[in-house]
Amino acid sequence: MDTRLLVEDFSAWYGQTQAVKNVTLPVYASQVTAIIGPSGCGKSTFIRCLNRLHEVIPGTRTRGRVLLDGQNIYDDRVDAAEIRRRVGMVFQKPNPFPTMSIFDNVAAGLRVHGLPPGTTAEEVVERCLKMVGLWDEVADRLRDSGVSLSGGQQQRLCIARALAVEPEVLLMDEPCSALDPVSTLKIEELIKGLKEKYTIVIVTHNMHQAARVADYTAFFLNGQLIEYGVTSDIFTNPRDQRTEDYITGRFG
Ligand SMILES: Nc1ncnc2c1ncn2[C@@H]1O[C@H](COP(=O)(O)OP(=O)(O)OP(=O)(O)O)[C@@H](O)[C@H]1O
Repeated sequence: MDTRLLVEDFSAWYGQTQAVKNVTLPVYASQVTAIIGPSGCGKSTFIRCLNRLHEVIPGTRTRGRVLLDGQNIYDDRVDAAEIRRRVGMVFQKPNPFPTMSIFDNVAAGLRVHGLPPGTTAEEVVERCLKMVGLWDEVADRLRDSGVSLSGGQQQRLCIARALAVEPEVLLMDEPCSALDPVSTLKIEELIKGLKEKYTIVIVTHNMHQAARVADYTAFFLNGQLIEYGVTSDIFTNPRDQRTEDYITGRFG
C-alpha cells in the first residue's frame, strides 16, 4: 500500500505545553485513518500539524518531520499555503463563509490557487457539489447564502469547498460532532466514497464512527501514540492495556 503521509518522531508545543509527543505514524493512500483518544490527548493538535495549521497560533512550535509523498512539509523551501491546498481540512463546526453564496463558497479556493487547466469555475463547483451529494439539493439556488443551508448541508458544502482545489489528503476534525444522526450517516457514507480518490484522516470522539469508517485507527493518550493498526484489530484485539481500557469505556 502506498504511504501518502509519513509522520516521523513528531512533537508539537503550545508555549511550554507539549501536546504531541514523538509520534511516528504512516497514513496510507486511499484509506481512512481515524485518530481516537480522550479529550485533550492531542488529536486536533496532531492533525493540524499535518497541513501546517498548528504554526498559525502564536507561541507554538514543532519538531520532527511530516513527509507528504516523500517530501518534508516542514522544509524551509516548502510553501505552507501550497501544503494547505494539497492537504485540505474540514472542521468540527461547519464554517461556510457567511457573506458568500453557495457557489462562491465552493469556488473560494479557486481564486487563491487558480482553476485547474481547461476547466471553468462552474464546472468545478458542479463536480464538487455532486461529489458531496449536494448538487440535487442546491442546483436551483446556487446564489443563496451558504449559511441558508442546514447544518449537515453546510458541512457537505465545506467538504466541497475543500475538494475544489484538488487536494490529495483531507483532514477532518470531528466533522459530525455538531450534526444530527441522519446528517452524520450521510457524511460517513460520503467519507467511504471519497477515499477511493483521497486519503482521509478523521479525528473522532465516537469510537463507533471510527469502527464504521476507518481502515486504520491510531489511539492517542496524553500526546503520545499508544497504539496504531488495522481498525478491526484495535477494537477487537488491542495489544496495549490502555487501548483496551479506553475502547471498553473504562475512561475517556
Ligand atoms: N490554543 C491552545 N493554547 C494552549 N494550549 C492548547 C491550545 N489548544 C490546545 N491546547 C492544549 O493542548 C493539549 C491537546 O489539545 P487538543 O485540542 O489537541 O486535544 P484533543 O484530543 O483534540 O481534545 P478534544 O477531543 O477535547 O478536542 C491540551 O492539553 C490542550 O489544553
